[in-house]
Amino acid sequence: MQSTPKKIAVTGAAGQICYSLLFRLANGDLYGKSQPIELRLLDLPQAQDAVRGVVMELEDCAFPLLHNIVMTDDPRQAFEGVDAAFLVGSRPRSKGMERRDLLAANAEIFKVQGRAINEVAGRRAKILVVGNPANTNASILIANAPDFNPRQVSSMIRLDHNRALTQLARKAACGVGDIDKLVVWGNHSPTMFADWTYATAAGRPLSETIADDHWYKEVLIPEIARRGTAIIEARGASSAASAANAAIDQMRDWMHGTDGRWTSMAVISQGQYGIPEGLVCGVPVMCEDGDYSVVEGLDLDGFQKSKLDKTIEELVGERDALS
Ligand SMILES: NC(=O)C1=CN([C@@H]2O[C@H](COP(=O)(O)OP(=O)(O)OC[C@H]3O[C@@H](n4cnc5c(N)ncnc54)[C@H](O)[C@@H]3O)[C@@H](O)[C@H]2O)C=CC1
Ligand SMILES: O=C([O-])CC(=O)C(=O)O
Repeated sequence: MQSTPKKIAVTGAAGQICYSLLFRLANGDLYGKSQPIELRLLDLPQAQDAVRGVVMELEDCAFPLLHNIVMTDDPRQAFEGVDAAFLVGSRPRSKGMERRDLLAANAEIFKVQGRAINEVAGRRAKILVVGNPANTNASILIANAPDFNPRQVSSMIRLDHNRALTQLARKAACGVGDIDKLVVWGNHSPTMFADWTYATAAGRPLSETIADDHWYKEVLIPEIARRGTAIIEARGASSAASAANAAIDQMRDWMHGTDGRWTSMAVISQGQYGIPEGLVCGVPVMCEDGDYSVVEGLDLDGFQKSKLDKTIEELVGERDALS
């Protein structure tokens, strides 16, 4: 007998990330090949025709695990009793819009969705915020969901982590799967800090294998920070398939564990590493039994501290711009 379908809400369902994400979810890439799912697709009223087209394509794939699809423009209907939610939909920056206006427009979306999650989502649901500015959107959501465990909310920093893994593996001529203990700290923005200090490949420190501090500081760190912009310039549109892939990677590791390995997640701070409480910030974590634990007690040198301070300062600025 098949188990009860897992209910997965996805917002921004008519958008380009979801055009990859939904098909991966329906294929069993999150819960595995024997777990049926129900998709709850949330988008704006004016996007419902486009969502209907995506639903027709999902149907035409005849995914055996996809038991039901719900289309809605009502967050409460989308989040009712869900097991997991990918919050992808957010407002892009339009002509003449300042960053502050963008923050405010998106804050409103995540306030409404936070309240709905607070009221109707399953108490053990995992909520992953992808829509930018992802970290601050997640903080807003948490602030508006006082009865929902803030540890059940994270924002996506995994795309940056995956981007850094590939560049490091290329430079060290090893497999991406050989690398452990890479950290991406901070905000999902150009201030993020891809940190190789603790990273190893097959047990050996990557900084020794690569032995090129100039490449690390002047090439790797800025390239990872600017990768999103480079993709927009090359493709004429922002990362979509790689963002969907990272969203599944982050959620899957959070649910199913990392087998003692580190990954990076943006989670609510409890003051570790001097990150102010309440900010949602990229940190090293390990996941086990459906929960994450922040890797604590790492010694940070002056360079690491200055990079971390800069990205924290930006997160504080985003928070203050909204208050
Ligand atoms: N955290 C990360 O690493 C990454 C984040 N992103 C961000 O993900 C977001 C989505 O990207 P795309 O799919 O390319 O954008 P898109 O513009 O193609 O799609 C966004 C969708 O969200 C919908 N939407 C807007 N407001 C909504 C609301 N209140 N409720 C439900 N749906 C709503 C729109 O109607 C649209 O269908 C953007 O903010 C983008 O910057 C993109 C790549 C990586
Ligand atoms: O830069 C953007 O707008 C899209 C994004 O977040 C990324 O690709 O990392």
